[in-house]
Amino acid sequence: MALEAWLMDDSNEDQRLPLHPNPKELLTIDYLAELGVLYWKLNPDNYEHDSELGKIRDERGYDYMDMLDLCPEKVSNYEEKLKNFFTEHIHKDEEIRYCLAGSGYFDVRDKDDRWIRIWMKPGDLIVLPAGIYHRFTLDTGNYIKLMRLFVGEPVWTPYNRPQEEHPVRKEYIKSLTHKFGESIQAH
Ligand SMILES: CSCCC(=O)C(=O)O
Ligand SMILES: [Fe+2]
Repeated sequence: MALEAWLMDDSNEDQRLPLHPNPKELLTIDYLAELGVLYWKLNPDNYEHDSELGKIRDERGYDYMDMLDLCPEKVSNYEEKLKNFFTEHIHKDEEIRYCLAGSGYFDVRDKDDRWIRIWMKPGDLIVLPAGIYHRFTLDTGNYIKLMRLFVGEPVWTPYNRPQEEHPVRKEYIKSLTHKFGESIQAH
């Protein structure tokens, strides 16, 4: 199964629901790539010996790795963390997440500032570019196990919106402008 991603509807319903307009229109990997979001489908059962994962890590310099097993028993300040994950933010670096079990939603803003919901399931590896506004929520399954990758010593600091003057945000907007021309909105 390929990655499922869709434009979200504007309802204020439970964040853990899919929240897609009916009928659901799936977005393509190419559409995500235009926003700078990268995607691979890997075999999650084999992550410890996966040469494909090894190749991605080598090529992109992801020498740091840890696991985030998102359940109340294993994570301190569980509720607070979930709340922070769902607060719209950027980072100075890429956010790289590989789903090994469970599922959840990464929401990213598209070039017109609309929410795109990316449904992460076992085997899905995504890279969010530095400077993209995003957030994360569990889905109704209430559980996800993620591998986190990073180049060098990890820095997970979120910078909550608005960040229009942040150099990394400006750089990201510039990269979009190169792709889409001047039609994109600055927010
Ligand atoms: C659950 S990992 C994704 C949440 C997030 O955006 C972050 O950690 O910065
Ligand atoms: Fe983040």
